[in-house]
Amino acid sequence: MILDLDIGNTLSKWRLKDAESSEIRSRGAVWTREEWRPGADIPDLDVVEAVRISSVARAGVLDETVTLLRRQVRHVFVARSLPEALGVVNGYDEPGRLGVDRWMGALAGYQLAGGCCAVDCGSAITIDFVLPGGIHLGGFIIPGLRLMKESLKLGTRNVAIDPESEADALLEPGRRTVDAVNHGIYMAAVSAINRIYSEVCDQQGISLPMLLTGGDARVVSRGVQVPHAVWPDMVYGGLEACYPLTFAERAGKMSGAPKVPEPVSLEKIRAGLAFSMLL
Ligand SMILES: Nc1ncnc2c1ncn2[C@@H]1O[C@H](COP(=O)(O)OP(=O)(O)O)[C@@H](O)[C@H]1O
Ligand SMILES: CC(C)(COP(=O)(O)O)[C@@H](O)C(=O)NCCC(=O)O
Ligand SMILES: [K+]
Repeated sequence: MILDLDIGNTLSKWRLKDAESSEIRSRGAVWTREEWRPGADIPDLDVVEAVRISSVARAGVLDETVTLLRRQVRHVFVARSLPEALGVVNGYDEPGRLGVDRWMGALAGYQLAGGCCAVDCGSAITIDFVLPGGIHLGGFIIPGLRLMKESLKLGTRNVAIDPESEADALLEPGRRTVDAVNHGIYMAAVSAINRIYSEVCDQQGISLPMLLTGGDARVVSRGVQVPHAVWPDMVYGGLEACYPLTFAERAGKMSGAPKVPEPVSLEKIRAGLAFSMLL
């Protein structure tokens, strides 16, 4: 079995994958913490022959986890943000400082779609751009939905936005604190994503397919006007592309990869921008 770990600042997600069939056997999430209890927090390592890790947690947390894993697992692969990989050139001045989850998302997005806009809605919402030809431009970081809520200290931190709520309901003025907060932060997130995407596509003269991942992707997806596809396992896709272990992965197949969305025309994006400038 292969154990894939996506350690974020809020949640540490894990996934157990059959090394022969490439089938996902089980998955889970624990609050990112200092130490892991195999068998409790993550599956028993006895069945695991390889671990692949994407981590943005503090180096200390990562080192502890790796040390623990190396004792019990034959192959441990730790993803790092590199100057270049799989045809993608890292756009950061200091490539190693790009969040590993962002780098994994950029690599997975490029492998699937070529040039793309990769959006990860987690503790932070990150928006990265990769041009056809593999040039990563860098990106944008804004607070995630939960962080925006917490920063308001209005006691609404645990009241999640219902992913099933209709997008237009979220456009209405809130008549209670929790709605005023939820509608506000939802609009802040989706407006930023829509506008950032349009501005960068306008600058670069190209319309890019958008791929959306992260714990809040389903909520945010409702308000993103740009044609996009939600890919919950996109960060894992970067691990599969960097460290292909199964037959399917060696053939370039990434688990759960969606159909690449058809972007709207550049003219339409520019018209939308021009219109928003009028307001
Ligand atoms: N099971 C869950 N428990 C808590 N939050 C969840 C859960 N599923 C989705 N979420 C939402 O996803 C967010 C975390 O998304 P994630 O992408 O895992 O963040 P990160 O990678 O930064 O740790 C939370 O802030 C919350 O809004
Ligand atoms: C921006 C992030 C905190 C987002 O992480 P997440 O929301 O997945 O916890 C992470 O990508 C990170 O720590 N980045 C390093 C700084 C940078 O990417 O510029
Ligand atoms: K994330």
